Amino acid sequence: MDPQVFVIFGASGDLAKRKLLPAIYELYCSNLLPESFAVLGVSRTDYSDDAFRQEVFTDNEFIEDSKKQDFAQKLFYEPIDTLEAKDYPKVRQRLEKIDEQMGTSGNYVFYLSVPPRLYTEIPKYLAQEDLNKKEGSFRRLIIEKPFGYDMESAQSLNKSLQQHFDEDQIYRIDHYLGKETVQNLLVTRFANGIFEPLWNRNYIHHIEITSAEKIGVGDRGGYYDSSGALRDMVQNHLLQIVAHVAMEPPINADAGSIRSEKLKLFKALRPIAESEVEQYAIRGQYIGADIGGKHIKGYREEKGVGDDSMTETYVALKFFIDNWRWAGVPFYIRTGKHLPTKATEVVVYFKSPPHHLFRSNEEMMNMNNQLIMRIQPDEGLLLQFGMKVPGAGFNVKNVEMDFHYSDLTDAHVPEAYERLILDAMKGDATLYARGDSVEEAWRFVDPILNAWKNNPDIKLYGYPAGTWGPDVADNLIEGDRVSWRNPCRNLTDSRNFCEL
Ligand SMILES: NC(=O)C1=CN([C@@H]2O[C@H](COP(=O)(O)OP(=O)(O)OC[C@H]3O[C@@H](n4cnc5c(N)ncnc54)[C@H](OP(=O)(O)O)[C@@H]3O)[C@@H](O)[C@H]2O)C=CC1
Ligand SMILES: O=C1O[C@H](COP(=O)(O)O)[C@@H](O)[C@H](O)[C@H]1O
Repeated sequence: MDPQVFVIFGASGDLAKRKLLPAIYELYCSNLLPESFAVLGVSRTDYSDDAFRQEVFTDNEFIEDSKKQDFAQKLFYEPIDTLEAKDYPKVRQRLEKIDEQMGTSGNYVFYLSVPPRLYTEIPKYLAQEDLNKKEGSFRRLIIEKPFGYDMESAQSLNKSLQQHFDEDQIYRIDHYLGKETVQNLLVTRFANGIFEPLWNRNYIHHIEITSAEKIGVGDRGGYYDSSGALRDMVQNHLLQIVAHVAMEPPINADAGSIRSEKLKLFKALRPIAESEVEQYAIRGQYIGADIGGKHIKGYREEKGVGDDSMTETYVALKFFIDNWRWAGVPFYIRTGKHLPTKATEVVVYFKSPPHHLFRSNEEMMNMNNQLIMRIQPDEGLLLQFGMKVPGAGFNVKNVEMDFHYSDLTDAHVPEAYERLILDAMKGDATLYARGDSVEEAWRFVDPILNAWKNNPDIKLYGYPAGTWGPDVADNLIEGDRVSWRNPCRNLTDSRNFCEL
């Protein structure tokens, strides 16, 4: 890999400390960083290089003593106010010095881990110092989420960034794309002869995607209250999962081919008209509850949240994809905070056989084959199908074949941020969102946001913390005997996994 400096704007912040610096350290321990490499932290807090190094090490148990000193020598810090153009020459001069000292050749990756209002400012000031482009060196810009607040703001952010950086220099983070199991959705579909032939409207009844979180908003209430579950999780992470599950096979596994197929898929999402939002979208907000002798605060009691907040902490949607493959197949997605467990999974429900031979068995008649792709935790694949119960007659029972990713390897499975940072350092944008796709995802989400904003009669359902969200979300799912899968239970194992 080419020598380079990884510049973190917002190096004193939460994300840098909890995710970015630990990820870079892991890459260092795995010998994946180039020999000539440095990190330059930039934010207002007045650290010296040494104080920054101390800060990185003190809070983070991840630092192993043996490697710590070597790694620390690669960390530098420059305090500036990123809103002040006059501070940027300091960044340029510091980078030139690091190049001399560390041999980093003028190659820079800028990571914006700062409040979103700075996303347009920092690139502009970097360009004023000619830090955006240089003949013979590379300059890249990584942008954290949220990428825009709606379609219009996303378009204007794209336009602003593209004034100073070319699209192929811009890396829009969606950390779900860095998850091994999200990438594995593509491998499951396109590396196996058995799944892809069935992967269409002829054999699939419906698809369900759940991303449940056990935690509430914690101390991020200030940010979350102006966002809500639809912007925070659906517009980005869940729609990316939908794209992996539903897109057409790309002609190649390269960035351009995969990202173009995703764009086509996003374009095919049938928008939910504002007038239909009540029918196709359920929003909820957690209310206080006692769980296991402990009181869990309601959302409106969280720090930074107004006591009349209408922000949704839960959302469930039903929608369709208007293309040849998926015509008529309902997709259901849901996400929420303070649900019974943390689990992200995709459930593919196959159609029943056309004729029921074994009518005597109620259980089997009511069951579709299901393929459950567990994104997290306990990453893996679970297939449910019917088998004959030994003995007289044809009694059929549903059984499961269960693959756990942990059985595949003892090797270190990289954290999402490790993978994404490494890819940006190598110049591989495959696992980053492209500007046009982000705008298309907003196009799908905008009418729902508008309906909620413009129509106060659309209900915001309260749900007690620790439950599966508003009961009415069950009514979204079509069909008599079908409901959301409970990720806490498997068919052949009566344990409640949420209680473990
Ligand atoms: N934390 C998380 O888990 C996640 C965060 N994100 C995104 O990452 C970004 C950073 O989030 P997070 O780390 O939580 O936020 P924090 O508030 O913890 O950190 C913000 C950082 O920006 C710096 N900053 C703020 N204003 C200025 C300024 N005018 N000049 C220079 N530096 C400034 C702060 O440093 P200082 O005060 O020293 O200037 C601090 O280092 C946000 O866009 C967020 O949406 C995305 C996903 C998850
Ligand atoms: O981006 C975000 O994601 C996290 C959930 O991420 P996960 O990897 O733990 O599934 C979510 O808690 C947060 O609100 C959101 O901003």
